[in-house]
Amino acid sequence: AKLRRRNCCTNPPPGPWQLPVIGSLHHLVGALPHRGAMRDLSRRHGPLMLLRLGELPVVVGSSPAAAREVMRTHDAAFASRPRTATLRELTRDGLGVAFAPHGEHWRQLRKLCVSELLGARRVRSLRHGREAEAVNLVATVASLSSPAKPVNMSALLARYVTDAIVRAVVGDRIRDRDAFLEKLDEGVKVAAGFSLADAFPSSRLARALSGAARRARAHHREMTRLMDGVIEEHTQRKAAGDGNDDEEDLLDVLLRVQKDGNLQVPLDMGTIRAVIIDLFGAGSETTATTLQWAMAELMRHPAALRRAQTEVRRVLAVAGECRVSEESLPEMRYLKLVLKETLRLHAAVPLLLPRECQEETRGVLGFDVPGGAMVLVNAWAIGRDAGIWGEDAEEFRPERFEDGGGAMAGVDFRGTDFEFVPFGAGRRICPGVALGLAVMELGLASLLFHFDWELPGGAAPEELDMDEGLGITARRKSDLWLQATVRVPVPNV
Ligand code: HEM
Repeated sequence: AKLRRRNCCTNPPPGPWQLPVIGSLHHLVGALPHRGAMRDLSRRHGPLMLLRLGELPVVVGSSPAAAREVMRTHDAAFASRPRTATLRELTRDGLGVAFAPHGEHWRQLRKLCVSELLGARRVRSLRHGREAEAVNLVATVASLSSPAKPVNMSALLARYVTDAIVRAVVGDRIRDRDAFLEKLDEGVKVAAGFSLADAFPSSRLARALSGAARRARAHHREMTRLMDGVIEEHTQRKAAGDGNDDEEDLLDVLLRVQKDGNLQVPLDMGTIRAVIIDLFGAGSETTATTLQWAMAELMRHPAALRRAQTEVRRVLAVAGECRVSEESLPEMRYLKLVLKETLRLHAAVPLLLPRECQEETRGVLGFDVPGGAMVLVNAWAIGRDAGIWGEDAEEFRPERFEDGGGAMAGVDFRGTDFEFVPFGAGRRICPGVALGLAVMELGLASLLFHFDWELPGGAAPEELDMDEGLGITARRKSDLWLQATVRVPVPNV
């Protein structure tokens, strides 16, 4: 592997100049990797470019054609995940699903995710838990709001999403929620921190000096302890007959499959723990980030906010409902477009999860990708490309997806249209799309139904800052504080 990493093929993609030791690291320092550096670099070097982070070749695709090459034409060659030192420590060598190397272990767990854990039928069957969490969210907003007191919607939305996902996975809240949230957050940061040991896999000195790999190891230990507590609580609750037994949660499903023993890879407790951590890790931050951006974009665009709110209130008035139930969501067509437009502008995982080229692959947009290269797709840049989306590409305009809304109206994000890939595509496409959308639609509809919204201190919409922070996900740099006024009474919890 070391040799492969160092070898370069005869016709590599173009890329920026490189220093002998640190490679292209200096091009990325101080910039958001997906935005400042990688998009600008790709404008200069082309839709498929080669960077070097220390010893590690990194190939970045930044156009629909490049995305199609990576995730369809050569999907099998790029279907593995990189096994950098940090990721190996963090994920116990890819024991779960999201960072598992391409192979039988991943194939079996992936099948389980798609058919049993995250499919549309299962997501529907978990709706009561989600609805209860949406009621909790609006009740909390109502209890914290007063005429002159804005609420921190970033924090409340993150908590709502975590509670909804945790409830889907283990059937209830978890006792150590705050410690758990903190650890998840830290995990995202550690995974994003590209360490010396990752950049110089052949250097023992770099490995010894790398704090990131050590932090990843400590994080893994702590996460294991927390997860064992969660599984223990779940077992005790079930033994005591508490909770809603009609709704099989995802941990129930995993334990049932373990007992049946008909999976072709051993589903031991270590693997179950790793899958659960993946579901929490992959599901909460992404969904929360998207929902926070949706709310922020609506605040920046009062006409869109009014239209979405009018629609939600009309649909529920016709149905005679006093709170949002999932049955009414299919009628809320504009709300779905708001989320779609948010996913376009704010791909929550801007470079998707990294893939690894297993062996030298020729003819990728006419170039050779070296074996061992990390392969990234800049979904964020593709979503904002004026050449694809038109002159108003950077504007928030959900109407572009409406019938008659223009050339891109029918473009979808479920992996068939390479102009719009916030969930990736191909074998590794996000299996959690249905759950993520259900949590977001329900949460957003509930907030729009019960409250009117303003920026604190009567600030004008254009004053709301829309800066992104640094990390593996594209979250808001600063928290979103909003003023909520109750318009439709909030149900009792
Ligand atoms: C707005 C919400 C979400 C976004 C934007 C998102 C995005 C992504 C992306 C970009 C990938 C990598 C795809 C690739 O490599 O091509 C991914 C993978 C994954 N996502 Fe999501 N995701 C979301 C919600 C969820 C939810 C709710 C879950 C489950 C609870 C989930 C579970 C996973 C898993 C398990 C993987 C790894 C799949 C594999 O490696 O085979 N995601 N997601």
